[in-house]
Amino acid sequence: MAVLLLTVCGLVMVWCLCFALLKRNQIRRYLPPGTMGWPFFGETTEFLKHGPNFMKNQRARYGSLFKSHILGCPTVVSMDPVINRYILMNEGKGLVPGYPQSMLEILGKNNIAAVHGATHKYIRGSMLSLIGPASIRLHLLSKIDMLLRSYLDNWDGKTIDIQERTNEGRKRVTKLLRQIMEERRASSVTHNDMLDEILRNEDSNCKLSDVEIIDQVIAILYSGYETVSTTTMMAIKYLHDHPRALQELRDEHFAMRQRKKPDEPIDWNDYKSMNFTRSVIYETSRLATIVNGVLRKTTKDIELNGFIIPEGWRIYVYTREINYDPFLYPEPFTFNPWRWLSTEPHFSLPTSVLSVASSSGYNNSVNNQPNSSSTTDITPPSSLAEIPALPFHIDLSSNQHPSHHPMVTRLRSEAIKPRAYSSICQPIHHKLTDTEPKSVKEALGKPHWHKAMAEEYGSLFKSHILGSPMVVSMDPEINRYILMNEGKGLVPGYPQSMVEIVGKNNIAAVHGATHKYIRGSMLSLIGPASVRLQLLSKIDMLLRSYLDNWDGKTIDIQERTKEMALLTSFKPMVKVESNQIYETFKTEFDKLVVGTLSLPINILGSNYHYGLQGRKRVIKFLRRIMEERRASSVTQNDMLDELIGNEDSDYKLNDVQIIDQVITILYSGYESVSKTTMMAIKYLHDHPRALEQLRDEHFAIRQRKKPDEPIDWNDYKSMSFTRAVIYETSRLATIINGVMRKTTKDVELNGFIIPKGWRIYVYTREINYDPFLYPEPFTFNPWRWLDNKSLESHNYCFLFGGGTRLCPGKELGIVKITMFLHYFVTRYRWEEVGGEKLVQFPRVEAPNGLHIRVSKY
Ligand code: HEM
Repeated sequence: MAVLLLTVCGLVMVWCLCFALLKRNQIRRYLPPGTMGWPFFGETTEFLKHGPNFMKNQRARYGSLFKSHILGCPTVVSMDPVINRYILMNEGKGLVPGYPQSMLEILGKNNIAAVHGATHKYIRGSMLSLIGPASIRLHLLSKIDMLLRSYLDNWDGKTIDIQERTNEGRKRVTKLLRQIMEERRASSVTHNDMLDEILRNEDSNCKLSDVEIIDQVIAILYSGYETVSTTTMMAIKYLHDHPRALQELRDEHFAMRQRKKPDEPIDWNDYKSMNFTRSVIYETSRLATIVNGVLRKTTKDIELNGFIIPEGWRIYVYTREINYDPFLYPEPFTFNPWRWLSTEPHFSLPTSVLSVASSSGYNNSVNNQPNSSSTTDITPPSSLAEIPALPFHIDLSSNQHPSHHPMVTRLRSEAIKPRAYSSICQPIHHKLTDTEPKSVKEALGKPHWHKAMAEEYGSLFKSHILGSPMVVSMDPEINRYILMNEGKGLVPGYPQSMVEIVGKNNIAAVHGATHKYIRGSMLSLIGPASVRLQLLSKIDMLLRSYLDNWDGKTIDIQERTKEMALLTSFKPMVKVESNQIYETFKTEFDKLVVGTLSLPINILGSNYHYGLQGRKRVIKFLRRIMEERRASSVTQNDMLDELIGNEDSDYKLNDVQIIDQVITILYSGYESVSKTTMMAIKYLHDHPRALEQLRDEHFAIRQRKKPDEPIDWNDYKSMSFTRAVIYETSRLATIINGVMRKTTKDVELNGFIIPKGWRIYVYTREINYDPFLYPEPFTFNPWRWLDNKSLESHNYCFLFGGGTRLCPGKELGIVKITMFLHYFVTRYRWEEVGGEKLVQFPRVEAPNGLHIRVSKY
């Protein structure tokens, strides 16, 4: 019996052991690669001894997301900028601060870095009121001025340890805070800030115990202690080593002092005007890497880059290396404060360690002042943006969802990993011509060409397409850099056929000062102010009648949305009485559009020839109308009147420019608006819950109105779900694959030289399917744009282009689609005739039309 029992026990133990090992292996299988080192000690010794080199070695072996065991915890180290950004921006999703136990024990378990969720929000709000920008401006700046003025007295002739001195300076500031607390306790005056709240507010919802109060005060004192003192010390060192920088800094401060009496303190405006000083501080912080990274902890199993990080693991968001990325910071090991003083209005240094460590996500440093040159959001031509005639069609009807196309399925986050990152510290400059060129034939012959090329050569590769040597960039960071740095030898590079047909003065063909001028004129015509004050009501009126009498009909929604897009551009542009004139114009305009997407061979019968003919007739038509207008005293209250009439306008254009401007406006919003509308109808048809919510939104508005009352700006602005549907459609269908640029001089990109005159295809498609930015990226989920309001303006959202060429017609485009949907869904239901082919690449289109049966709702 005993033998039997022992055998059974043995078997159970073996089974348990096997099960545990199996389980462990299963977890391991999903963990990132890496080593865990010795039991208990892990790899702490190597980490502490070799620091950054340990990190680099591990990255070289395992990639930029690897596991380890440091400082007593199983840890995943992320050196990937995109993942780092994701972690910092997604605190709610199972990621909270994860500082070592030792730190929490000493600083207190209630300090701001140890709490999360609602408590963090509360403490942070209160803390901002105490040490945030408003408080600095109103209270702290003058006190700090006074303290440091006396602290720096009588240093003449002394030898000092600057490290000690800078620490002391910081100590004085902390002393100031203690002093304020005492004053508060002794006084009956209330200040309505966190300190008051934590000291005496008995009725507060979050009344803190004395222990908690002490933790908070210590956290405030601790957080800025080493950072401020080390940055100050290193700034003094760098300034000592770089006399030119020191001189410029001195000049800045002396200029200020000259405006002041000897003992007059520095005020907020003085402080805000110290641009060079601020740059010195940023550059010091970057070059010395005062903060190597931040720590997070998982509160549940989370997926990162295809790996599972188990609950309770630490994540070391290691941001140090991005500070030395030559792509973000050319000559990264040089102290160059001037790099932070951009003269480009749309340029600011990208989100990097400084901004990652101090201004991203929810746990950003509370007293980090916003950079004066804030990063512009991103987003401009639409149909101009398509690369014509690449036959990579995706057959939607053959039960292959567009997003399951193999080109799209490669979209794991590796695909969007900035290549710039991988070239850190090894900026090898070699001419692109060193690698094999790819021919047009090759490009056209392979359906998954982009994918294949990116896999073979990385996300920045060269080719030769459409008669021009071309670099294709599929790298989000490089794409962002190109869009944000038009001034630096990067201008639009649309095909010759487009430029010749839309006109040499069209906005996409000009740059520099001319672009600024033409863009100013365009914005005054179609920008948000104009949409609000003039265009919205015109579009409402046009679409209300355009959508009349569709009941019982079978229509081709592709054709109807095209007509809608042109009609809503043409009629507010040129008011003509007769429909006949519009129809004739439309025929010629259609030719023009076809011509822009062709090879520029001007022989009889070619699309290009056809397009040039269309352009000639469109010009003839416009010239005639312009002459009639000039001869008449009647005003038409349309955009053409505005263009030709206003002699005093800031943006007076000559006749050739006016014609190109009109054609550009009609052309740019044509395909983008029509295709987005068509695809929205398609997705809404396939997702009844979304359609229902959209209908509810529009019916709720109609109920507040008389039957024929038009939609006004407030109604439009309240249609948040509709806006979300439009963004989600634009993303999922990828109406714009990318934009084209051209180099006007040799340009360095990511360690490569792109020779002057080359085209760059800024291929932005793949970012639309990035699971980090858009979880379950192949699902039509408009709600994601409501849940995360910052999604419209994240750093890689290029749906409307970016930088100085951000789409000027963005709001107009959204208004048109919104108004179409409004009248369509409130009047009709529809079903697809079915079986029709829909291709998504290189352009979204239904080659045989997309037919739907419409009936009254
Ligand atoms: C859903 C609709 C739209 C989308 C998705 C869209 C998208 C874009 C994109 C991606 C660009 C950047 C091109 C580049 O950087 O080279 C752009 C530029 C531009 N878009 Fe749009 N667009 C839309 C609607 C419109 C409309 C309705 C108009 C005018 C009526 C318009 C006029 C322009 C113009 C003129 C530019 C060039 C701006 C410049 O070069 O400064 N767009 N658009």
